[in-house]
Amino acid sequence: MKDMKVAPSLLSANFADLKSDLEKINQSEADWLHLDIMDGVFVPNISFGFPVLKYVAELSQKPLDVHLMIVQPEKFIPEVKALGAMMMNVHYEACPHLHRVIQQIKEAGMKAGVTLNPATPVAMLEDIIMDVDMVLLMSVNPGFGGQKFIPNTFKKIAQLREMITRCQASALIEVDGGVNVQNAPLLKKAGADVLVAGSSVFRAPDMGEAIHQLKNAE
Ligand SMILES: O=C(CO)[C@@H](O)[C@H](O)COP(=O)(O)O
Ligand SMILES: [Fe+2]
Repeated sequence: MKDMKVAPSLLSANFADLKSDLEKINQSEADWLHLDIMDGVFVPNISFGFPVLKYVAELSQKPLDVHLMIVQPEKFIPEVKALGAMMMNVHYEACPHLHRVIQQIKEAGMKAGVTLNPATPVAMLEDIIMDVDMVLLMSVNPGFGGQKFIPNTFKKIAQLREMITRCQASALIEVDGGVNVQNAPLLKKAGADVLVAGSSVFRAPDMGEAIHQLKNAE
C-alpha cells in the first residue's frame, strides 16, 4: 500500500502555547503542517494572519501546506511565498480566473492546489486537473475545525481518482475536515493521498501517536 501523508491542521492547536504544539509536530511523523487562513468573507470565521504565521513558519520544520479560505487569494501570493510555503491551496469558488491564479502560484515557485467545497462537483476540475499539483477536497464546510465528516466525500474521492487516472494527471488528493482514525482507513481505500487532521490530532492525549495511527491507517 502507498504511504499516506498526514498534515496536522494548526487551527486546532493551543494558540496560547503554539511553540509547544509546533515542537510536538516537529518531532512527530507528520509530513506537512496545514495552515488555514480565513478572512471572514469567503468563510464566516477569521483564523490567523501573516504576522502570526511568520513565527509559525520559523518554528516549523515541516513543509507548509497553506489553505486560503479568502476572496481574491492571488493578492496574497507574495505573502504566502515569503512564509516559505511548499503548497498554496486556493478555492475553486473564490477564483473566477483559476487558471491564471494557478500559473501565478507556480511562477512564484510554489506547488499549486485547488480546493473544492463539499457542494462543488469534482467535474468542475476537468479542464484544470493537468495543471494542479493537488486537489484539496473539503469534507466539511470550510471555516471551522471540529465538524462532522460529510460521507459524500468518499464518492468525490473516487470520482477524482478516476479523473486523475483517465487524464494521466499527477495531482495528489488531499482530504480536509472531520478526519480521524476511524475514517482514515476508508479514505485511504477510496484513494486519498494526504489527510488533514485538526481536532483528532490536537485533542488527542498523545499527538505523536494520533499522527502515527493516521499515517498507518489500513
Ligand atoms: O480547513 C479547515 C476548516 O475550514 C480544516 O483544515 C480544519 O482545521 C480541520 O479541522 P478538523 O475538522 O480536522 O477538526
Ligand atoms: Fe484546511
